[in-house]
Amino acid sequence: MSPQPKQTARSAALTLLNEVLGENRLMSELLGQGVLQGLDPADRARAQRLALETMRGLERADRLLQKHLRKNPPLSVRNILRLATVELCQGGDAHGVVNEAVNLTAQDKRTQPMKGMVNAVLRKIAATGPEAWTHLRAPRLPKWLRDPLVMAYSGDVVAGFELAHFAGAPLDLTAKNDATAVAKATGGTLTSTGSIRLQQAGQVSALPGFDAGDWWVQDAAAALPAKVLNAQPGEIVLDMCAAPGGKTMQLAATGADVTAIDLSESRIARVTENLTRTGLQARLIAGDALDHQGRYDAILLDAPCSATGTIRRHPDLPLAKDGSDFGALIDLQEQMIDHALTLLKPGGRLVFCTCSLLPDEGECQIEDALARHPDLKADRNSLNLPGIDPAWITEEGGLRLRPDYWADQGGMDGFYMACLTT
Ligand SMILES: C[S@@+](CC[C@H](N)C(=O)[O-])C[C@H]1O[C@@H](n2cnc3c(N)ncnc32)[C@H](O)[C@@H]1O
Repeated sequence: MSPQPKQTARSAALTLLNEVLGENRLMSELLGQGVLQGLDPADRARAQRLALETMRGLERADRLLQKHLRKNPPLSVRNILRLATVELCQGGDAHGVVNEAVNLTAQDKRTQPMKGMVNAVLRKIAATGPEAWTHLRAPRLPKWLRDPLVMAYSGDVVAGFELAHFAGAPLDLTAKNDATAVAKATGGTLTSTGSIRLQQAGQVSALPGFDAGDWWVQDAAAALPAKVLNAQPGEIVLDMCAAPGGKTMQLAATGADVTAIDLSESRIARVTENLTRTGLQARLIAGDALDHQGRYDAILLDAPCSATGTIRRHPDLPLAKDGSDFGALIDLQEQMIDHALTLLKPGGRLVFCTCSLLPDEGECQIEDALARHPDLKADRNSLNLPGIDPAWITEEGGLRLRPDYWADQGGMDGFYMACLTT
């Protein structure tokens, strides 16, 4: 048997692309299964970056490539060409990029005969691609997702989402105590909502204050639901879908008595790690939130959802998914809201939130919950927080956040949240 070629950042990026685009796998699953384990940390980060950039620029790469291809090559060769095209158009060294693309093509007996074609096409891309790239539109979302979003927001707004998706995301941190001190230590800036934003992050665990647990990574939009819940010291609080624990840590940092549940045992282990690093405390339960019993002053329900608000950081999502599992998630969200309401003490409050852009997982869930439970109210005052533009507050009394907001500062995740009171 001939020896396996050594894994490189580019070959690993190609594996990620083949799995996402060929097998509809999500990057998070692949990384969780240790697909990049054979690489050193720097190459692992590079492989991820190359794969993510290629997925962000996929439509542009295909447009450039189609001019030079007489027929469509098999997916793995198409992905080699896409990976190299994006790298070339983003300033990669032409010699190195083309050579490695040719080597990757030659490594598989089935694609080996196409190495001459790969070489010829990429030389043309190297010559004209970088200039042409800058004139192409921001890649569009696939039709299954674009159509409902255009219906909900308009074509112009969705074009703004697509620009934000293409731009990617900065790194946002939430401070355990003192956001100003964390901003100073890490060289970040404070957002108007109190998160710390770093435009160029590098290795997260190497940033000042990581080992001391002074902060955790959390998008500025994702930091708002816990602020809306506004847990108080000593209050009995439930985090119903907790892992990996960003919001659990926010709740625990208030001095509330926090119970955190998640269905996934492996994901609960990540909550444990995060609490240990930050020196915060919560009671952790691995189990189904729908079976949980108890009485709480306040509940945070960060429900499982389509995650369509996180495409800036997860460009694989629209490529791997087709929306067929969203209906089941919407049903589960409704069941979870109704169950959460049974766990509230009289006068208690429930914050429902999803990192979704789809109104079915946000505005509509709250409208329906208010119709099912006539005593329930949406508490608009809870949304009166620093940095919240009143225009973001919706008719039914929730907060709609979109990736095109803060466009000049690096955007924010798409999110929806509302605080219900009994
Ligand atoms: C949006 S994520 C939560 C993110 C988390 N709140 C944070 O801020 O880090 C949704 C979570 O719901 C969990 N989940 C899904 N179904 C569940 C159920 N029936 N009971 C409890 N957790 C569930 C998933 O495992 C996933 O970790």
